[in-house]
Amino acid sequence: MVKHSLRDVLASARHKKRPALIVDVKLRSPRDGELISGERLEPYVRALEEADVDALATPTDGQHFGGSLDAARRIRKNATVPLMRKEFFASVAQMDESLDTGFDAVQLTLSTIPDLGLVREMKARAEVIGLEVVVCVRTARQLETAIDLGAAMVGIANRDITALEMDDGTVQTTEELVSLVPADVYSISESALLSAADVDRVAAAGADAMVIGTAIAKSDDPASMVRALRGGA
Ligand SMILES: O=C(O)c1ccccc1NCC(=O)[C@H](O)[C@H](O)COP(=O)(O)O
Repeated sequence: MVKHSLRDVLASARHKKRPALIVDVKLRSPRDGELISGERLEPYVRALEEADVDALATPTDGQHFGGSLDAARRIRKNATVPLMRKEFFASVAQMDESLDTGFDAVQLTLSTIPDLGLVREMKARAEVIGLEVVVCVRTARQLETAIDLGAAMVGIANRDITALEMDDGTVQTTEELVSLVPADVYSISESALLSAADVDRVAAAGADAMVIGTAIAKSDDPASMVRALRGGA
């Protein structure tokens, strides 16, 4: 299998001084209900690819986000760009499961994995088997922890995942934290980006990438939105 590197995508975006666009293929959201129906999944992913999306992510949690490993395999089959798994990870074995499913990267979210020993073990296992790791943070303190863990890529969560995204997050969180990210670590602004103005704000703040799910899934023309957001930043 060809390995697609999310880190390479972020390095290239930094070089071009334009944040990479990672689309979160999120089948449902706790806030908005169904976003992508089962029959729309393949055409949706193909449209994103044709619009030159930089990378994809998908939550495999079924209970709140409507995801599954089966849906992830269908996404993998229809996409050549790097694919990152989001999940309420609870075991090291899920790293191997992620690789076997076809993921290139996993996101370890400090708010949902309070046991730092477990985060360390997951990160170590992921790296041994060739998965890339994004450590996702919500506060300056968590960012320090991510740096101590040796994270090469950090996600900055604009919304609180422990509130299942029911909070009114804004890109202000990214604006506050991104300048604290060391120069040799890549930063990704995640969630609550709704408009070109939000994209401009995270670009101006200096983020290397952004994750957008809901706004693109709800758009009448997701491919045009991807092109506009990539070109507009
Ligand atoms: O962040 C996580 O660790 C996570 C774990 C399990 C399910 C979902 C998770 N995150 C959700 C998201 O990251 C957002 O859906 C994504 O950033 C897109 O946000 P939005 O553009 O606001 O739909």
